[in-house]
Amino acid sequence: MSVKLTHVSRYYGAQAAVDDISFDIHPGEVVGFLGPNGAGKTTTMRMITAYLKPDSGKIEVCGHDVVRDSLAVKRITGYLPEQNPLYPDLYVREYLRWMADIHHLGKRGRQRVEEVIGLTGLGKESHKKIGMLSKGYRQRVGLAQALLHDPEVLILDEPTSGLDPNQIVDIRQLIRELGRQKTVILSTHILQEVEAMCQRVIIIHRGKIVADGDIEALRQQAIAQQVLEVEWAETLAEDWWQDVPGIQQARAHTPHQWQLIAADAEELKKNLFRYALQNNLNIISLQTQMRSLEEVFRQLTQI
Ligand SMILES: Nc1ncnc2c1ncn2[C@@H]1O[C@H](COP(=O)(O)OP(=O)(O)OP(=O)(O)O)[C@@H](O)[C@H]1O
Repeated sequence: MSVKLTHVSRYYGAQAAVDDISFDIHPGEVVGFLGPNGAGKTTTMRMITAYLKPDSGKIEVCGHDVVRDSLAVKRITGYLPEQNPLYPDLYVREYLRWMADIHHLGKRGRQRVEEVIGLTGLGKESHKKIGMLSKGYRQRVGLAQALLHDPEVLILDEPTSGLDPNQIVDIRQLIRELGRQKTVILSTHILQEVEAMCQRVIIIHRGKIVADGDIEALRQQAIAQQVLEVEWAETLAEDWWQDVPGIQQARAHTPHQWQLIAADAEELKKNLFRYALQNNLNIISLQTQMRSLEEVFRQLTQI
């Protein structure tokens, strides 16, 4: 197992930023850690990279405990933090050589710096000061430093945030390539980001894991459920839908307009008309929609 979390929690005061989460990530997986703002993504990533201690539970990275063996964990993980702490007055090469020294790369350091400059497409900008670079190139410098010591596991916190669409395409491509050799966990609050780069998604909401699985399986699950939008002439009670067979979930847009989720929309339509007749109610409109992955994500992470 590359990364293993077992019942991990982390509190800030009374607030549980991460609340009893467990998951295993296998070598070579590229996993999207998806959740809205404040879900607990950064807190989790900082604990995996041994920069923050869990209050309870256990985290292992390639078999090393992040609390007892934090140095070993730092040696085998590369971390791109959300706020990439770069030094604007240093030249790109100078900064990377300095980081190589911190990683004790010794004589190998200079050659490795040139390798990561090539790998991250920094060649043309490598003679500049970091402060002169565009945000996209600064992000590449961050990635280059995360890769310097050739880590087995890469932890990337919102790697494309603030980049323009062209830069996003380039960085995504780079991460996909890195994912061929390394275990990658990347956080984002954008579903498309996960779809573009990952095979698996872990969705976190208010510190808890609300979904974990293969993207394709989640998509199939989304398609298997159908959504009906029904509008009634009358105002209905909050729990009216519990008397109608086949409704898995219901949500009121207004007391007249409801969104219903069912496995079999055609069967549910018949049941709805029967319910309307028996209760002397009138359906104004009824529409069926396929559920998208986006809707599944929104439903799982609604406040
Ligand atoms: N140092 C801190 N002190 C107090 N509360 C914190 C601290 N760091 C994070 N939190 C709180 O913990 C919760 C989880 O924050 P975290 O940064 O892990 O979320 P996130 O999913 O990374 O969010 P975002 O996508 O906005 O970066 C939030 O409610 C946040 O306000």
